[in-house]
Amino acid sequence: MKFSEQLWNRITPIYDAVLELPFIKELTDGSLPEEKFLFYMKQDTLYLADYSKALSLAGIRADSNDHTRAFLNFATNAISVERKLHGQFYEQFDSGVDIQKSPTCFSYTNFLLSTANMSDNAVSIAALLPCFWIYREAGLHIYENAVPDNPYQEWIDTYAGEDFNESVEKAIAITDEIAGEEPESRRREMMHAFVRSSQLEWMFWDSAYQMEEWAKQPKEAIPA
Ligand SMILES: Cc1ncc(CO)c(N)n1
Ligand SMILES: Cc1ncsc1CCO
Repeated sequence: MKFSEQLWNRITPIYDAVLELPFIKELTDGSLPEEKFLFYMKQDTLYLADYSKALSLAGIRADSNDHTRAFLNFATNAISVERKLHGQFYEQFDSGVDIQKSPTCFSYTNFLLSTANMSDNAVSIAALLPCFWIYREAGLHIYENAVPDNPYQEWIDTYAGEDFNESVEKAIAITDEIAGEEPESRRREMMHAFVRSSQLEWMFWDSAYQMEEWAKQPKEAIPA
């Protein structure tokens, strides 16, 4: 069995739980409140900025030209998606980004950036993979079940589209290629990183639905 198949098998329960999230169900049937979607979009803008840096680092640290080109390409694509998709929704909802990372967004981006900086590059690539893979699977699932005239169709089409699919296939193929060159202990680390990011994907949507805030603290304890 391919290493990528082992990865996906391991997170099947997390993926199934993603499809049960109210955020995903209401995105699919179009009933998701705008304020929750907007909260998600703003957090995702902050997320994608760091995500593209983590992708770039994985590209710089890769040991073949082909992998470097692929990951730098993913990095610029992520910025393009952010510009195109998010810009449009902010205009539509008449708002901008004026907020801090939520606790979950903070956890996820810090995990990706610290892994990209401090872990073996194979582990970093495994940590980056759920962002591609879960979005493609969730995107296709939503696309197939979405109501007509869904207000979030643009978002759905992006992740269910062929351009995105090509990137996902490439990222999976690279992961299999490098996993094949690694010892078993490293593959275990890759698996752990993949599972952790998958959990954080679930949490990201859940936290958007909850419009998650930082725990209340005494005012004087919060830096200005
Ligand atoms: C949180 C998150 N994960 C993955 C993607 C897609 O790569 C995204 N836009 N946001
Ligand atoms: C992973 C990812 N997410 C949004 S764009 C992108 C890279 C696609 O090339």
